[in-house]
Amino acid sequence: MTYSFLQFGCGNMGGAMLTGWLASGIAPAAFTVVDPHLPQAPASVRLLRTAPTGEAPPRFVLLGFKPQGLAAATPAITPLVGQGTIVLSILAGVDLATLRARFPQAGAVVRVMPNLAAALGKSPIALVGDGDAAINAEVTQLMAPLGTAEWLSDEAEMDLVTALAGSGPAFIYRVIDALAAGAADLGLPRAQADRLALAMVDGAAALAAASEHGPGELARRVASPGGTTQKGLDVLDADDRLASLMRDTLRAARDRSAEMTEEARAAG
Ligand SMILES: NC(=O)C1=CN([C@@H]2O[C@H](COP(=O)(O)OP(=O)(O)OC[C@H]3O[C@@H](n4cnc5c(N)ncnc54)[C@H](OP(=O)(O)O)[C@@H]3O)[C@@H](O)[C@H]2O)C=CC1
Ligand SMILES: O=C(O)[C@@H]1CCC=N1
Repeated sequence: MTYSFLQFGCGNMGGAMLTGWLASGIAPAAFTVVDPHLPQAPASVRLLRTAPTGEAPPRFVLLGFKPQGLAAATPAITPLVGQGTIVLSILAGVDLATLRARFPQAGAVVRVMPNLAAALGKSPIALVGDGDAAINAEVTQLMAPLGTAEWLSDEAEMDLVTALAGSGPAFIYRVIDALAAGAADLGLPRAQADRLALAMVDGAAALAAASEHGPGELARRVASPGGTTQKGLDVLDADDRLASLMRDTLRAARDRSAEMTEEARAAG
């Protein structure tokens, strides 16, 4: 498949998506990246420091900068958005109404919430947009190399989905770090604890993804009655400890996304 694709911002997240697309075999020449300071783009990807002028609107424009940059970026992007352009936004908290007000001429605007595993084709990709079924199918196909597309039935879910699917890797990295730190506190050399914790999480996630059983049943299979695992699970489960920690974590991230929606609206 070939694409005419213009990407504004190629930092952590935009860079991960570009890596995922290129790894899937899409021709680098399909992409133009606009980023003021990116040291270099992948081979054969056109890199510009400012938006091109006098060019026909592409099929896709991806907004990949920080949400707070939208107002300043809009004037340069507007001439590059035509009726046949699908605007894809990974800007956390910026809702469809704000995007539509900025780019009224766009064929469709679609919010995309990936995470950094897009580089490996292993990201959940939450989607919500105002296009028709054909446009949604085209976007689903575009996202396929990055992971698993998941269309939301209601944009209101996006704040929570951002917390779970977008921010989620950071929470899991904290868990990996805490497991290793705990083992180090209890006596293992830290480097060895780091290796073991990471290998364990890698294998556990791969197994859960491949298994016909859910995580509850898998945990039960690890825990021999009267054995070591059950003693540990009892600590995690006491007073709803782990569940309430996760709920509070997601709530805080979700609420920040909702605040960012208001901030983006207020920016005009
Ligand atoms: N990081 C993540 O895991 C995720 C991030 N997101 C979303 O992705 C977006 C980007 O986040 P992230 O990649 O972490 O941020 P980064 O700061 O790593 O990347 C943003 C890039 O955009 C560049 N940039 C700034 N303004 C413009 C502009 N007007 N035109 C073109 N490029 C511009 C920045 O350059 P400079 O640094 O020089 O300003 C930078 O290189 C955010 O909106 C965030 O909400 C969504 C899901 C996950
Ligand atoms: O932290 C953030 O705001 C962005 C959105 C999801 C992941 N990173």
